[in-house]
Amino acid sequence: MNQDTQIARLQNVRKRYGAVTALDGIDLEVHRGEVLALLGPNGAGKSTSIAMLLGLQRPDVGSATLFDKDPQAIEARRRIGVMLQSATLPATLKVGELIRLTASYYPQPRSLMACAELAGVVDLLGRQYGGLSGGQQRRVQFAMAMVGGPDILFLDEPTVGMDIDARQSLWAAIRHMVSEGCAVVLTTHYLEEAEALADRVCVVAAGKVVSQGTVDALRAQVALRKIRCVTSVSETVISSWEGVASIEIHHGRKVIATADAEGVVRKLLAADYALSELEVQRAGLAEAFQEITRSTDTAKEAA
Ligand SMILES: Nc1ncnc2c1ncn2[C@@H]1O[C@H](COP(=O)(O)OP(=O)(O)OP(=O)(O)O)[C@@H](O)[C@H]1O
Repeated sequence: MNQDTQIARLQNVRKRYGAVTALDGIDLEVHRGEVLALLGPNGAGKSTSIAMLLGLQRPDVGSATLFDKDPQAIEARRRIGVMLQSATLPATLKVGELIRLTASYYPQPRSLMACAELAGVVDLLGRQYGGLSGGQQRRVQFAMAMVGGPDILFLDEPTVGMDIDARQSLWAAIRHMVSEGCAVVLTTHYLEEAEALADRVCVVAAGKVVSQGTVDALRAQVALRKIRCVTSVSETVISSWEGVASIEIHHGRKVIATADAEGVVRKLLAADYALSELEVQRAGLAEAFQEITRSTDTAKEAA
């Protein structure tokens, strides 16, 4: 990726709130048309990073730019769409009114119907915002985020409170925006959301980016693989084998995490001729993420 495609950037940003260091020299870049997922534990600094890129907070040190401008510049603000974790919207306004009002701030907004269809809120247009369920309100907030036809969408935990169907349709709407060239910065605690959507993942911990890359590259950083099988070999025996990181039982199957899948499979087959339902998988993003933040914690404790 080169500088020409870069549309948002944090450079060595530090931010303290009293005694709390929220951002500790964070560097982040967002490129045109990409989906960047920010992952990290509670309090890692994901929302503060987004607030910096939006100009809602100012860095103590370092710089934040949006389309090469100050994030508060009106030219930059007209090109963004935002869905933050907490949105306080007037409860008595109807959904259609809210979307129309938001559209009026943008020079070339989408039509109300196109936007409502994409966000799945057509049947809610005449309803008062305050009477909607949490998941419905999130869909309306998404409609408001994209009605301006933004070049970049900031979505802070967009699918919290949504059921599986609503989540899937929001993912489809996000993919649609991306297919039109819109970049997306997404924070999420749902790893499957990052796996489903993100071109690139940044793992943030203690106000810094501790790892970044494609979902596959991040997974590859973790050598662990998971072996699942039905076997009579006991947990005690398996956990005594070299290279076995953990063993659990799920629905009658043993699930073994190991960096030496071949070696462990050989031992299993030698010990249990009747072993069945054998599967070997690479670690998912969840395991990779845990492993990366755990090794960061260990490094911090050692320092
Ligand atoms: N306005 C504020 N005043 C005081 N402390 C703040 C403020 N905003 C953020 N913080 C602190 O800064 C740190 C980073 O917070 P931030 O909300 O960015 O984390 P996050 O990664 O988004 O967490 P979560 O996953 O829980 O949303 C936390 O310790 C938080 O308590």
